[in-house]
Amino acid sequence: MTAIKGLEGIVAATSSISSIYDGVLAYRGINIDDLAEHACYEETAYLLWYGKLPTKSELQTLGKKLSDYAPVPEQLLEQLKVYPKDANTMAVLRTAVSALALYDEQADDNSWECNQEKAIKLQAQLPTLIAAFARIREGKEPIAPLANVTLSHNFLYMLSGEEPDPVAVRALDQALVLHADHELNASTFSARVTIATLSDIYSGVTSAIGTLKGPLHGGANEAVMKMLNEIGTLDQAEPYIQRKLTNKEKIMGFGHRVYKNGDPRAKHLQKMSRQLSLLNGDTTLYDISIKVDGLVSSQKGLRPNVDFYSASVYTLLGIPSDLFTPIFAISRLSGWTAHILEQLEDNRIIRPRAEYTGPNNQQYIPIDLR
Ligand SMILES: CC(=O)SCCNC(=O)CCNC(=O)[C@H](O)C(C)(C)COP(=O)(O)OP(=O)(O)OC[C@H]1O[C@@H](n2cnc3c(N)ncnc32)[C@H](O)[C@@H]1OP(=O)(O)O
Ligand SMILES: O=C([O-])CC(=O)C(=O)O
Repeated sequence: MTAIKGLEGIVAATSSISSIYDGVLAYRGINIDDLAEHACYEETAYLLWYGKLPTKSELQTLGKKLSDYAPVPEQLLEQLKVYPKDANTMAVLRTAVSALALYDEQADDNSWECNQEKAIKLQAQLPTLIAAFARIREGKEPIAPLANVTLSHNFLYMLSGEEPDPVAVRALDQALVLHADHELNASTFSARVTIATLSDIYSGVTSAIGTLKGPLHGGANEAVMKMLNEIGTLDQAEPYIQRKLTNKEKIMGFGHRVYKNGDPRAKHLQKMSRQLSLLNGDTTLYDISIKVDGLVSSQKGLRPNVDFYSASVYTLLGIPSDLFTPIFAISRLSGWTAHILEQLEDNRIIRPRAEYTGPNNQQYIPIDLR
C-alpha cells in the first residue's frame, strides 16, 4: 500500500453536481461563466439541489421558503450574545450551526424530503446567524430578516440595518453563485465523509464549516485581505512579494490543487473588483491586487484562485474581513448539502486505508519498567 499525499489525483466519489474538466467549471453541466452572468444565487442553489434550473413558480416557492425559514430560534440569538466578542467568526458559525440541530426535532431524520427541507432551512439561517453575531459583537441588537427579498439583499440589510445598494446586492449575489460548489473540495469531502456514517445533515455541515475555516481552503480570502493591508501602498507590493518569495512563504489566494492554468472564477471576481473600485472612486486596493497578481504569476507561475479577488470585492462592499469566510460558507452551503443528499442516495461508508510507517514488533513494557 502506497499513500498518495493529499490524495492528489485520487477519484474518491462519483457526482453529478459539478465538474471541472480542462479548466472549465460547470454546475450540473452549465458553465459557471453563464451562471455568473445570468443566474441569481437562489436559482443556482435550486440547480445544485434539484439538478435543473427552476421555473418562475419553483423559484418563487424557494424564495418564500428561504424568507420563512430565515429567523433563527431566539435561544440561539441569546447564545450568540454570550460568545466572546472577539471569537473567530468561523468558530462561532461552526458552533451555532451545531447548536441549530438542538432546536430541530427532525435533525436525525435522514429521509431525502426531510434533509432537502433542512438544507433550505440552513441556507436561510446561515446569513441570519452571521449578521446577528456581527452586530452583537459591536454591542448592537440583531436585525430581523426581511420577507420578500433575496438572500444577498437580506444579508446586507441585516448587517447594516439599511436598504442595500442594488449594485452591492448584485455583486454579492454573483460572488455567491461563483462559490456555490466545487466538485470534491476539502470541505465538501468532509461533509460527505460525515454523512456517509449516517450521521445527520447538521453534523455534515458542521464538519464542512470546520474544514472551510482553514487558510489553505476558504480561510484564504481573509488571509488575502491581511496581506493586502500589510502591503498598504502600490509601491510596497513588489518588495513585499519579493520578500515572501525569497523566504519561501505562501502567497495567499494563489495556486490550486486542480487548476494549474488559472481558476475560471477569478476573472469574474477581478472584473467585479475593478467595477466596485471605480464606483468607490478609489482604485488603490484593486491596483495593489493587480500588481500582486502580475508579480506572483510572472515570478512563481501561480495564478489567482477564487479567494484572491473576492477579498477586495468584499472589502469594497464594506464587509469586515473576518466575515469573508463565513460568506463563503453561506454560498457553499448549497453545494455541501447537495453533496450530502447525493451521498445518501447511494451511500457507502468512506473509509480509506493508511500506509503504516511506525515501528513493528515492539514489546509491551509494564509501566514500572519504563
Ligand atoms: C477555495 C479554495 O480553497 S482555493 C485555495 C485557497 N488557498 C490558498 O489560496 C492558499 C495558498 N495556496 C496553497 O496553499 C496551495 O496552492 C493549495 C493549498 C491551494 C494547493 O495545494 P497543493 O495542491 O498541495 O499545491 P501544489 O502541489 O500545486 O504546489 C506546488 C508547489 O507550489 C507551491 N505553492 C503552491 N501554492 C503556493 C502559494 N500560494 N504561494 C507560494 N507557493 C505556492 C508549493 O509550495 C509547491 O512548492 P514545492 O514544489 O517547492 O513544494
Ligand atoms: O476545490 C478546491 O480544492 C478548493 C476550491 O477552489 C473551492 O472549494 O472552491
